[in-house]
Amino acid sequence: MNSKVLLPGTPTSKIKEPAFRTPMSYSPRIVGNKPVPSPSRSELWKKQLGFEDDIPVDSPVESEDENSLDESDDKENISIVEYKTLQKQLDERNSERDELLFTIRNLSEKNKKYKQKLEKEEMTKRQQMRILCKTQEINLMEKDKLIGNLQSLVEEQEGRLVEAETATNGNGSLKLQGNANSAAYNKMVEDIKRLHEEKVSLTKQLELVQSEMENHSCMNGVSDDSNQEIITRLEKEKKELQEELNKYNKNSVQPSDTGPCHTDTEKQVEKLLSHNKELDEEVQELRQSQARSTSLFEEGVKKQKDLEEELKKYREKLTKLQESLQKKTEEQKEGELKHRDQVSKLQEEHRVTSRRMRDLMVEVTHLQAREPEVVTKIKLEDSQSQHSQLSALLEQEQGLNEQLSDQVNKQKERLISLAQETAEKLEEAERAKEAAIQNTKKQMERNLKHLEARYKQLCEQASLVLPAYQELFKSYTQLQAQCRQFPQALQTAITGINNQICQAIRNIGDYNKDLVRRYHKEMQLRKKYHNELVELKGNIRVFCRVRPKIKEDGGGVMGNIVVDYDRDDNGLIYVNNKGRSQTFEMDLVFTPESTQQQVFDEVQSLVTSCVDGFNVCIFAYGQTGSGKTFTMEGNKDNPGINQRALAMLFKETEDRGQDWTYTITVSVMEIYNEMIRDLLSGDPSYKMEVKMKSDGGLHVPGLCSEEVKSVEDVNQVFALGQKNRATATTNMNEHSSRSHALLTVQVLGVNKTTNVRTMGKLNLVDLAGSERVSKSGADGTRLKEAQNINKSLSCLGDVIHALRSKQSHVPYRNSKLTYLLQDSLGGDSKTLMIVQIAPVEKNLGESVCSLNFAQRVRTVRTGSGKQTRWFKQEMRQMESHQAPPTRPPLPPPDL
Ligand SMILES: Nc1ncnc2c1ncn2[C@@H]1O[C@H](COP(=O)(O)OP(=O)(O)OP(=O)(O)O)[C@@H](O)[C@H]1O
Repeated sequence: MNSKVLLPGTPTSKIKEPAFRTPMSYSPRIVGNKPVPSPSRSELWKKQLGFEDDIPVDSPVESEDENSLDESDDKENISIVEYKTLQKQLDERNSERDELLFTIRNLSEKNKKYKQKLEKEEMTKRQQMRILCKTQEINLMEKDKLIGNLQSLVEEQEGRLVEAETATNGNGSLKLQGNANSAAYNKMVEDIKRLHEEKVSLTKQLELVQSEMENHSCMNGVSDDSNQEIITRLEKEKKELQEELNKYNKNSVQPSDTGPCHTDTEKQVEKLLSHNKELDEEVQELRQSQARSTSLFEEGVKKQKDLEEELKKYREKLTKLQESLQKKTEEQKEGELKHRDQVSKLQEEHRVTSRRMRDLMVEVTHLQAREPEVVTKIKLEDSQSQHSQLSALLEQEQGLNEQLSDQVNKQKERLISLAQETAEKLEEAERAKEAAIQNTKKQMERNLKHLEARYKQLCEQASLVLPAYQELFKSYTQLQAQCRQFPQALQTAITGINNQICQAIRNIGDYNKDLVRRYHKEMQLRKKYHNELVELKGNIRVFCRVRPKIKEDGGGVMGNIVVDYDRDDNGLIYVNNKGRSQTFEMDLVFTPESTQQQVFDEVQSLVTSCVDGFNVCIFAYGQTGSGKTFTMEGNKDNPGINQRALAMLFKETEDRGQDWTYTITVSVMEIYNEMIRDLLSGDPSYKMEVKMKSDGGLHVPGLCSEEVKSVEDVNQVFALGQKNRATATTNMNEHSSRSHALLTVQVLGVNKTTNVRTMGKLNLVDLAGSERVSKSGADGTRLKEAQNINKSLSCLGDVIHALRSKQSHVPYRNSKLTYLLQDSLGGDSKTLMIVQIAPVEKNLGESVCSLNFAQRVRTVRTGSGKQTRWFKQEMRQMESHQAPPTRPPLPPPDL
C-alpha cells in the first residue's frame, strides 16, 4: 500500500490540509483583478488523498496472502486429476482477476473523465456568469453616463439660452417673450436629441442582450448536448457494467452458493454494484440539472420576449412622441414666423411714428420761432389735432401690443404644457426602462444564485463520491499487490505440484509395472485354472437337451412323455423304456424348460477357449426333429449357439482390444453324401476336397472365408449360406436333416505388445439325423443318404473311441466329417456334443440310441487340451517375463 494514501481513519494531526476543502466560490469582483488560479478539482482530490500523480503499478506492496499458497507442502500425494483441477481453478481465478482489474481500470478512467467534464462545466458556468455580470455592469455604467451626458447637455443649453437672452435686441417684453419661447423650443429639441440618443443606446443594449442571450442559449444548447451525451454515455457504460456484472455473477454463481460473500472478488462485485448505483444517481442528477437548465433557458427566452415586447411598445411611444413633437415644432415655427412678422410691422410703424413725431417737433420749434399769434394759434390747433391723432395711434398700438402679448402668453402656456407632457412621458419611459433593467438584473442575480447553489450541490456530491473512490482505489491497490505476488506464488505452487506429479508419475510407473507383472501372473493362473477346469470336466463333454413336446409328436400312447429328470443331479436323465426306467449320466441335462440362453451359458467357456487359441468343436447330435437346428441356429427372435457364440466372440475380442488385435473369419459348409460344399461360394454345387499341406496341416483349397466384425455381418453370412443351401435342394427340410451343416469360425489374435499370435478355431456342427437306416426303410438315393450319414456318424464314434483308448491310429480319414475336423477332435482340442432327444413314446428307440452314443462318447478322455505352438510360447514368455520370441510368418488359414 502506498504510504501517502490518506485513509478515512488517519489522525488529523498528520493532516495539513482539511479533509475536504469547499471549492472557491465565484466572485465577479475578482474577475478583473486576475486572482490566483484556484486548483482544479482533481488536483484538490489528489492533494487531499495524498496521491502524487498516478501511483506506479509496480510499487512493492505487502500482501496478507503471501504464504497462502506455500501451505500446500502437505499435499504430497496429489493426483494428476487434482493437479489439473487446481490448475483449472487457478486459470479461472486468473481470468476473473484480469476481468476485475480491467473493470476497475475502466472505472477509474471513467471517473477521471467525469471529473474533467465536471470541471469543464464549472469553468463554462463561471465564464458565463462573469460575462453576464460584466455586461450588467457595463449597462449600468452606460446608463449613468447617459444621464450625466443629458444633464451636461441641459446645462449647456441653459447657458446658451442665457447668452442668447443677453444678446437679443428689442424691447423688454418682446425680448422676454422671445427668450422664453426659444428656451422652451431649445429644451424640446434637446429632449428630442436626448431621446434619440437614449433610443440608440437602448437599441445597442438590446442588441447586446440579444447576442448575450443567443450566446447563452448556444452555450446552454452545447451544455445540453454535452449533458445528453454524458447521460447516454453513462447509460451505455452502465449497461456494459451491468452486463459485465451479470456475466461475472453467472460465472461466480457456484462460489456464491456456498455462503455469503466473503471473497475479494465478491466484495469487488458489491463495490462495483454500489458504484454502478452511484453512477445511476449521478445520471439522474445530471438529468435533473439538465431539465432545470432547460427550464431556466426557457424562462430567459420568455423574459427576453417580454423585454422585446416592452421595447417595441417604448419604440412605438417614442415614434408617437416624435411625431407629436414634430407637429408642435412646425406649429411653433409658424407661430414664430407670424410673431416675427407682427413684431417687424409694429417696429416699422413705431419707427414711422417716431420719425413723424420728430418732424412735427421740428416744425413746432420752427413755428414758435416765427411767433405770429394767429399762425401760432393755427399751428397749435394743427398740433393739437395731430397730437390727438398720435394718441389714437398710440392707443391702437397699445391694443395691438396687448393682443400680441395675449397670443404669446397663450402660445407659451401651450408650449409649457406640451413640454410638461413630454417630460412626463419621458419620465414614464425612463421609469419603465429602469424597471426593466432592474428586473433583468434581479433575474440575472437569481440565476447566479441558482448556479452557485448548483455548484455547491455538485461539490457536496463530489465530497460524497470521494470516500467511495478512496475505497475503490484502496481495493484496487490491494488487488494490484495480489496480482504482483500471484505469479511468484503460482510459480512456487506449480513447481511444488510438478515435483509432486513427477513423484506421483514415478510411483504410478512402478505401480503399473507391478500391476502388469501381477496381471500377467493372474492371466497365467486364470488360463491354468480354466484349462484345469476344462480338463476336470473332460475334453469331450456331453450335454443332453430334451426338446418340449410339439404338435408333430401327436397324441395317444405314442405321444406319452417317457423322459424324466433328477431333481438333485442335473446330469441324470431317466427314460421309461417299456416300463423299465433306464438311467443315463451326462455332463449336463437340459430339460424342455431350458432356454437358449441357459444352454449358451454352459457353452460360452468353450468360446472363451477359442479366443485363447484352443480349437473347439460343438456338435448337435440326434434324430430328425429332435431340435438340433433349434439349438445351433435357433430362430430370428431366439437365436441359438451359432449367433450367440459369435456375438460373444465380438465382445470378448473387444474387451481384450487394449492388448490384442483380433480378426474373425467365418466359413460355412455342408457335407452331403460325403461331399463337401462351400455354401459361401458362388458355385455351392462345387465339390471341395480336404488336402494335406506340406507341414502336415489340413486345408480345403478354394474355401471362402468372410471376415465378420459385427452381428449384422454374421447374419448376412448366415443368410447367404441358407440361400445357397436352399437353391441346391428341392426339399429343404428333408435335405437339412440329411446333411451335416458346418460353421467354422477362425479367431486370429495378435498381441499388441509382444506381437505373439494365437489362432483358435470354433467348429459348430449341426449333424444330420441319426435315425437308423433300417427303420427308414428307404432305398435308392434315400438309402445312400442314410448310409452316408450312418457312416459319418459311426466314424465320428470310431475316432472318439480311438482317441479314448489312445490308439496309435485314429481313423480320421474314414469320413469327410472327421477328416475335416481332424485338428478339432484331437488331444489339443475341446469337444462338446449336445445330444438332442424328443420326449415322447414315439421317439423312444431313437432317443435311447442317441443317449447310448452319448454315454460312450462321454467316457473318452483325450488328456489336457493342447494349445497352439505360439500360444504355448506366449505362456512361457509370460512366466519368464522375457522378451517375446521372434514371430515366424503366419501360415495361411487352414482347417
Ligand atoms: N427346445 C425347444 N423348444 C421349443 N421348440 C423346439 C425345441 N427344440 C426343437 N423345437 C422344435 O421342434 C421342431 C424340430 O426341431 P428341429 O428342426 O430343430 O429338429 P432337427 O433335429 O434339426 O431336425 P432336422 O434333422 O430335420 O433338421 C421345430 O419346430 C423346433 O422349433
